[in-house]
Amino acid sequence: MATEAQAQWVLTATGRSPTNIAVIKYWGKRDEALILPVNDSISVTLDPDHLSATTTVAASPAFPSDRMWLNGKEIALSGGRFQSCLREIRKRARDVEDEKRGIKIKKEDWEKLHVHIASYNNFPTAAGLASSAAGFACLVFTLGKLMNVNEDYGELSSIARQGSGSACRSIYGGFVKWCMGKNDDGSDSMAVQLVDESHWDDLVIIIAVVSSKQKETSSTSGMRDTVETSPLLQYRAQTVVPGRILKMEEAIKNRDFESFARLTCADSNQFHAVCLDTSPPIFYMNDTSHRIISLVEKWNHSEGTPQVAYTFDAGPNAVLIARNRKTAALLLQRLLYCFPPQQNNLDSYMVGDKSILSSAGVQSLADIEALPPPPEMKTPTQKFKGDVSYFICSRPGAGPKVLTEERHTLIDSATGLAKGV
Ligand SMILES: Nc1ncnc2c1ncn2[C@@H]1O[C@H](COP(=O)(O)OP(=O)(O)OP(=O)(O)O)[C@@H](O)[C@H]1O
Ligand SMILES: C[C@@](O)(CCOP(=O)(O)OP(=O)(O)O)CC(=O)O
Repeated sequence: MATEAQAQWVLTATGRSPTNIAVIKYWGKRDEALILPVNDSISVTLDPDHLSATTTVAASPAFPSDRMWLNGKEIALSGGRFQSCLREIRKRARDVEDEKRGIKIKKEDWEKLHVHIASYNNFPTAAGLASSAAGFACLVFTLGKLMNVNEDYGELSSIARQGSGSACRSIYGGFVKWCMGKNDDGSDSMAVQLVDESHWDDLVIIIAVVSSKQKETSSTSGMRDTVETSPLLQYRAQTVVPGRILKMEEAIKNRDFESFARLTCADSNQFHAVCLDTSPPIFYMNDTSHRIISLVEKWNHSEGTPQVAYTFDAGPNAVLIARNRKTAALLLQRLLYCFPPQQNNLDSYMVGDKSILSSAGVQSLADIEALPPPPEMKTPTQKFKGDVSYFICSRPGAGPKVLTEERHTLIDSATGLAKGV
């Protein structure tokens, strides 16, 4: 442990973790406390440049308690999920030595050292864009680095799972499967990487942010109600999902977009069907979500083979996966035709990979006005100005990584407090 002379040191680590979007959904727990699911799920990790959490964790003998700041505001760490992650990571902490600064922390010291945590999401929090997935994966990954925990990613994913189920999949890049496991203690419920982000890198992901307000029913309480009341969930978990998981793994391995898209859309629709089968029913999608489904379905049908897959989590935002950039550009033309921006600023209407706009031949608001109606839409197509808040263009991305540059550090190493608060 630190000597008197060293008592004021603050040791920090900073990491960045991506979010992920499920193509075979997790919905329903068989154990609420350990966060054990009723079925396997599969997701694609999104490029962290566009959607990620950045977290700095700090330890110091000068800290009297554990504290956390999220997006600049202090939040309570007393919740069971944060406590589970902290407890499980501390159990696995090992000796740490920083010779230059004369810091020596023994394995057993970690139980007594308090931590400060500061995290920032580069996208809206609690808006159905899986901030909890990026956030808990980042917390566990970064604490693991600070405390020199063995780099067993399976084990890290099973700790992140105890923060938020979907977080276990954000420990890896590319396509990831969360194996539900069988053990009552959850020891075999963890994520595995199916393929890394380079395996299928021509996919382009466009997210239509339909509403960035906080949603009415959280995933946690929504899925609890579904487990208690939906007869359809049993059928989904036991009969439908196991077959879909095998087919989805095959589709991903073979980069078979047609199967991938059919499975992705069907599974999103079934997830929303079990929400509707819940008592009282849960509605996550809204009219705009339904219009986007219809736009994609019509286009896919007219092409004879799927060009785009859609999937919706516990909110109205559409996640659209296009088979390649050319298809993504054609998709964007359709989306911009139907959902022109309310604001006079094209730049803020497309975030992430903005270059998709020029691929779609759109440089200005006048270009959006001039877009022809999609040919597959036979009846005069209505426009829904302002129904989409903005779009994010992304792609499959890499897993968590350590950030070493000082500018990324969110905790002031002199005060031990979150910067800028
Ligand atoms: N960067 C972060 N670090 C740690 N925890 C976070 C972070 N971001 C979000 N969280 C936790 O996740 C909670 C939000 O999760 P919630 O499930 O409500 O929304 P979401 O994950 O954005 O949406 P969804 O899971 O439906 O896609 C926050 O209240 C906070 O507890
Ligand atoms: C619809 C989903 O996004 C549900 C995610 O649920 P959470 O992981 O947010 O729920 P908790 O485990 O209770 O924290 C589907 C998915 O990501 O697989």
